[in-house]
Amino acid sequence: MEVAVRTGKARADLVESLLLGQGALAVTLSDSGDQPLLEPGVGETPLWDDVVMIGLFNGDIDAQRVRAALSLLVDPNTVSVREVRDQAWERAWMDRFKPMRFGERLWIVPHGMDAPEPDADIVRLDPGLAFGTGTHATTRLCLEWLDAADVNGRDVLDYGCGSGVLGIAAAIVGARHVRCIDNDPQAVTATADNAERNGIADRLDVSQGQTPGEGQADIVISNILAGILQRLAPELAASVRPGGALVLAGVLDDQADSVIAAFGEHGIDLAVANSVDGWVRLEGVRA
Ligand SMILES: C[S@@+](CC[C@H](N)C(=O)[O-])C[C@H]1O[C@@H](n2cnc3c(N)ncnc32)[C@H](O)[C@@H]1O
Repeated sequence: MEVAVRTGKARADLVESLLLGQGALAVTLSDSGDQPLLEPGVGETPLWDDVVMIGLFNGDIDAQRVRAALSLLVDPNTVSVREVRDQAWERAWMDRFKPMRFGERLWIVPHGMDAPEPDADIVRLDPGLAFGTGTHATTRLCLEWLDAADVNGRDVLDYGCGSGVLGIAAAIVGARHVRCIDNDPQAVTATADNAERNGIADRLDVSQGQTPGEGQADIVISNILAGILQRLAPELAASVRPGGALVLAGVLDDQADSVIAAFGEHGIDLAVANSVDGWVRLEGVRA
């Protein structure tokens, strides 16, 4: 049985505890489709005010009892209960996660699935804990750039690597060496695992960090949020070798001008090169 509760973000923890207390085997939080808000003082981190908490229970629960318990916390009209078919959940994502193509030749293909074309550039990736399976518009914008660009023999920095998808793709399309950095330890582990599984670990270094650090690359690619990119503009711009390329994503249409202005002050004239679902890709060359 699935019990879904639409509630405010502030109540999410309480609802989660209550669902677990009632015997939920798992609780998931997802956005309920309202508009992201900007949290004052935390840059441009989008937060959703309304969320949906979903508790999954064994089929034999007493739904009335769970509803009654929830009514202490939330309006009973926001609670819905439905039966869900039993299935092999750990395999279920595979039905939805199909090979995806980016540009001409670059593909993301889950492990165990056949290569879509004999001469495709294939990144093998499964959904995991870190961001970056190719399904998000911002990742797509970067992967399409990597497919079209001349990456052969270049040094690449993937800043905010998540699953490592961009850095691994860069290695697969011919980068000489890739440096991946993320501030989330889970992303560092995921990137190392994914690099190993794609057979390119000898050309990719991954580390945990809050800034790009020392060193320069021919190509710097970074898919983070606009506020963070702006804040890191001096360090990110400095990490691009003169004549090298900077590619940024994670920026919404109406944020592009301020990101462009921030990097302009550090010697890189960025321009909007493409957009998908309101997200833009910014590209520029360091003078
Ligand atoms: C939107 S995800 C992008 C993941 C992947 N590169 C992609 O394109 O799908 C952004 C990543 O940046 C990381 N991140 C956010 N702020 C960061 C910072 N200040 N320094 C390093 N990494 C950061 C997050 O942990 C997350 O993994």
